Amino acid sequence: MNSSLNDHATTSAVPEQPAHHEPEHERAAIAALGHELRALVDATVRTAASPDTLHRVTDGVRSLTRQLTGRRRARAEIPSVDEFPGGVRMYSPVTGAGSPLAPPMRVTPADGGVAGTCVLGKAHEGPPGYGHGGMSAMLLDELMGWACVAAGTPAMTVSLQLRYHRPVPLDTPLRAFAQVTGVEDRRVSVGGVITTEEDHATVLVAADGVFVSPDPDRARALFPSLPGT
Ligand SMILES: CCCCCCCC/C=C\CCCCCCCC(=O)SCCNC(=O)CCNC(=O)[C@H](O)C(C)(C)COP(=O)(O)OP(=O)(O)OC[C@H]1O[C@@H](n2cnc3c(N)ncnc32)[C@H](O)[C@@H]1OP(=O)(O)O
Repeated sequence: MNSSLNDHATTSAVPEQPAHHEPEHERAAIAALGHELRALVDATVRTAASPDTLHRVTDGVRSLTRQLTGRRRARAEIPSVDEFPGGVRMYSPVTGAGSPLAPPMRVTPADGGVAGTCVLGKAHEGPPGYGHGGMSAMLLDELMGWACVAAGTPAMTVSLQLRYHRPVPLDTPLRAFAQVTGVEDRRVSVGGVITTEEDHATVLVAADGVFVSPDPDRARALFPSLPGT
């Protein structure tokens, strides 16, 4: 991406086209915007720019936002670029390449479970220099959900217990790991940890969770746009 905020700010609103693009083409565009928005968020929370500069950037951002017009997705609508449950979620606040909030975490199969890698930045800060405890919970909740999917039992969190052993450093490659430890009917027990990439032996945060696969009637009611429900 070589376009700057100012380039965009002077572009007039583009008429909305019906979305009939190839998913990969759409995902690439969504990810490119997500990447730039994350850079904007990071710059915003790190800058020491003057109030004048902040006002000027505010005007530019407002004019950019106005360009994202046209049809808005409804509350429970699943984006056409997503694969739910158990696939890509472009706007997930944890893994979504299109999300300005996501680190984003990259999930891969690993050692009987799933591993997630990411770097938390200033926008995810709790204590100065360290990750917000809620961010750690969010990373683990998501990854433990992926562990359920990987085990063939997509499920929702009904209980999540966290233990914060050490602060999670910002600007440092992190590794999370989650695995299913037991399945009893629709109830799935899952464990998860966060460490740094450098030192897998020192657990920073550990979690135990109970996840439940909704019964088919409940799944239909919760996710009306899910194919097959
Ligand atoms: C087509 C399937 C689709 C599946 C969905 C897949 C999603 C994952 C997709 C993509 C993965 C990507 C990763 C994302 C991960 C993110 C995770 C989250 O953040 S999830 C959001 C936060 N969690 C909620 O909002 C749940 C709120 N809770 C509910 O809506 C209901 O509790 C629900 C639907 C989960 C279950 O409701 P019921 O009516 O189907 O089941 P009941 O009868 O209540 O419970 C079933 C059994 O579980 C036990 N149970 C319930 N809560 C429990 C608890 N806290 N601890 C222990 N057991 C519990 C019950 O006692 C019952 O056991 P007994 O059959 O009686 O033996």
